[in-house]
Amino acid sequence: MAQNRPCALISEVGREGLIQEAVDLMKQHFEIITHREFLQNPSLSSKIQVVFLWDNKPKPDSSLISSLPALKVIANGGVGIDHLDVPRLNALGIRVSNTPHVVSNATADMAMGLLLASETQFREQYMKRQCEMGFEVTGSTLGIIGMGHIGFKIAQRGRGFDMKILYHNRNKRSCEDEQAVGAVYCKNMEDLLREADFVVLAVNLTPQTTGLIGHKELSLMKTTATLVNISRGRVVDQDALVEALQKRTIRAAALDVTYPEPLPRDHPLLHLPNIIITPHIGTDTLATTLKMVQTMVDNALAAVQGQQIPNEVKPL
Ligand SMILES: O=CC(=O)O
Repeated sequence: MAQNRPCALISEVGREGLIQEAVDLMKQHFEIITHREFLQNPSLSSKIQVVFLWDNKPKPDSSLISSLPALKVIANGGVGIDHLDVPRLNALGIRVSNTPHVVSNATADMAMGLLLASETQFREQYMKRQCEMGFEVTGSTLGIIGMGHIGFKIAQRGRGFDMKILYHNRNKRSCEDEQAVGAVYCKNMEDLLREADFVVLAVNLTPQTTGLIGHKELSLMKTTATLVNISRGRVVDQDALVEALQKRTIRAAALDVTYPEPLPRDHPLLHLPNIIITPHIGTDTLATTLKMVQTMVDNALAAVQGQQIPNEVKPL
């Protein structure tokens, strides 16, 4: 059995890579080769059929891809695939998969955690008489931009806080979905921006959503509103955000994502009192990590067996 297992490349095990439990799951079906082992022994290249991509590592640049002639699939850990050029990979005969749905609960928890933490920060600063009082989350208005699986989970959580829920999305959700969370569709994003106390970004990064929130959008937000981003840093124009936070045209921001990641130490965002930044940890719970890895394994197995991949990413 062992010698028949297909080979898969990972970055590293441990602090800079995958946790051991994740690698153990992979090893049930694949012979695992770390990037370091691969660099030390390039003859392994003809055996590798899968790259398990975690935190965009091992970086699938053209030098890596061209050195893997047997590569069938890049199984990405995570739902966002903005770091991959899917059409180019497909043209080389390499398929791409991701892990949607399994990341949604942890990411939605993170959004609510950031939202609440940003208000906690105000209360703490108020105790030191350094800023105004906290803003009550319960009963406030939550504006969700991007009502996919994660956005919907955020709405469910907002409902638990008796929030009025507005959403903006390419497509209106079904009436049943809207009723389930009491969400109201804003076809026009500007209406949401004007009304929401908390604006949460849950869109994929695409050419259409790059810079979606810039000077104009921030200027439409209430001066008491907070921006929460758990999607991708590039959805927000960071220079515009710095200005809005410095001039207090919005109250605060709470970001799990920035560009670059991490931000350089002297980046102005890191030195503002009205911001919380976490280092892209939305999915970093043990349960979600293991579900993601199992999904990566299922996708990769289907690819090496020439079957339909459960979560194949198709070019837009
Ligand atoms: O960033 C996390 C993901 O893409 O799932």
